[in-house]
Amino acid sequence: MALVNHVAHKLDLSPSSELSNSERKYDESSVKREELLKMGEAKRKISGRSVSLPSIDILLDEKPGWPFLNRATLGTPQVHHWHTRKVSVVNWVMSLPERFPNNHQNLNSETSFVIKQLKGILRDNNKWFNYNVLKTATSDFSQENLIGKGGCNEVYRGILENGKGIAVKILKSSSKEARTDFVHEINIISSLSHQNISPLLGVCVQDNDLISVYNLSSIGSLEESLHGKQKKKHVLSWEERFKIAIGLAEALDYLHNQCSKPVIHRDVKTSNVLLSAEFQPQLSDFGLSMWGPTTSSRYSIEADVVGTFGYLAPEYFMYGKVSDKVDVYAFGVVLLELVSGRNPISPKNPRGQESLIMWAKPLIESGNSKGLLDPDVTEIFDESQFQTMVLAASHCLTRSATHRPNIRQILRLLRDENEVGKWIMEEEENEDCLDDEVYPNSSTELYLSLAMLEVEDDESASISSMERSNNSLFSSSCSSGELQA
Ligand SMILES: Nc1ncnc2c1ncn2[C@@H]1O[C@H](COP(=O)(O)OP(=O)(O)OP(=O)(O)O)[C@@H](O)[C@H]1O
Repeated sequence: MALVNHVAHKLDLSPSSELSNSERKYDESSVKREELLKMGEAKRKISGRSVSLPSIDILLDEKPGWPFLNRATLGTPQVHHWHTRKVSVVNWVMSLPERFPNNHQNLNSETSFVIKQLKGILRDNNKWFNYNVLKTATSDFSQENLIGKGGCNEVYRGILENGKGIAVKILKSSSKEARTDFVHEINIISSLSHQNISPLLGVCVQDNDLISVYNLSSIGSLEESLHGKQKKKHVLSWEERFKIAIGLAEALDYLHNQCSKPVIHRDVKTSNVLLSAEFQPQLSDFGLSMWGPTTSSRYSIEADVVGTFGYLAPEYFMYGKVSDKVDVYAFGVVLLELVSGRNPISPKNPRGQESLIMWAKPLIESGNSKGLLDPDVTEIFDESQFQTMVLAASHCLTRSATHRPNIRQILRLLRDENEVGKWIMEEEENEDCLDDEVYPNSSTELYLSLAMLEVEDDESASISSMERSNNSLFSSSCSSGELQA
């Protein structure tokens, strides 16, 4: 069943008679959406990783979106090992990226256009891979070397003849939109250079498949280390967790504040954080990233909401408002995952605790943040670092984007720089602040219900408990309740 219809059947979005005016305004848009869904007017639009409603004729601020979740499915890869010392100079030269792509046969005109665009982007770089080199490196793209699947791509592990490990990401039978997104991703990633960002090694186009090549992360993603197979081999120590938090914050600070053109990643999550052998994090997957606003406006409004449930900032999920603060919010969720070892959405948890945020909030508010600690962290650890990380997480998860700190402030907080304590006190003392973002209670319900629909497919979870839940996400220093009163 199409996701949108599935959702329409599951959710009760009828307006409540007790709603305030502002709540009613937003709730009416939900009703409008339900009507659209029921009338079958809502079409599914698949663009890369997003499923969203098309732009419909409602006020910009009320534009809802339908994020589409993707799940990595991990194989048990085996690598074809090369004996590096036996590589001839000719073979070694062959394994280097090409300066220009081959004369490709059988390419449709759209793919030829993509090559032209890529040549423009990578004109000064030696970043074209020969397809045969990638084929050999991945043992003919064997299933054993399939290490991950994204929304519409597959990731293979490979070893070049010079012994270098690579991750080969293939975007198959691409739509026009996916091709545009690919070029956009290459444009952004090739402009970046930071130790905590996975660098692009090169690209290749073969039979209309669009391929990008990256360094192979020896440990895999942070998601695997926290929640997956990798955890059985090595439980992340507190020190490693803290190092990962700082490294990821540095990557985001680079994107938001140090690039000549700011970049918003829009898909910060543990499966997009790769780990080196020394547990240095590298942010990856810029498939949803976009250039940040360069004008004085603080945010832009996007018709398509893309990203992953469990990490979506409320202003983005509800109204499509995108700013660097959406990455800060997602980073807060990653911090909670690092602290607790829990998944952002866990359908098997008791009712009301399925969302990591909803589980964590009462613990933090009651001063029992120690209860957040992952029971797998058994060594003696730095308690002040722990408290700092919890504090940083709760600030990142401030519901109002206006009052949510930027990543530079969060980084300073994590590094324990004094001025941040002062800033936090000022924020807390600021009783008169006005929140420009209010959310109906039903927004939380809608969000979690949609999130649960995705996990339901995988884990046969029921959303009934979420439909009954009235809990809300972290509130801002000026809660919507205060504003509406
Ligand atoms: N450079 C890499 N080294 C090692 N493993 C990688 C690398 N890049 C990706 N992977 C693995 O492949 C998986 C899929 O990656 P990909 O970026 O395509 O999708 P994703 O982030 O999991 O999902 P989505 O496309 O929905 O964002 C990752 O979760 C990771 O496990």
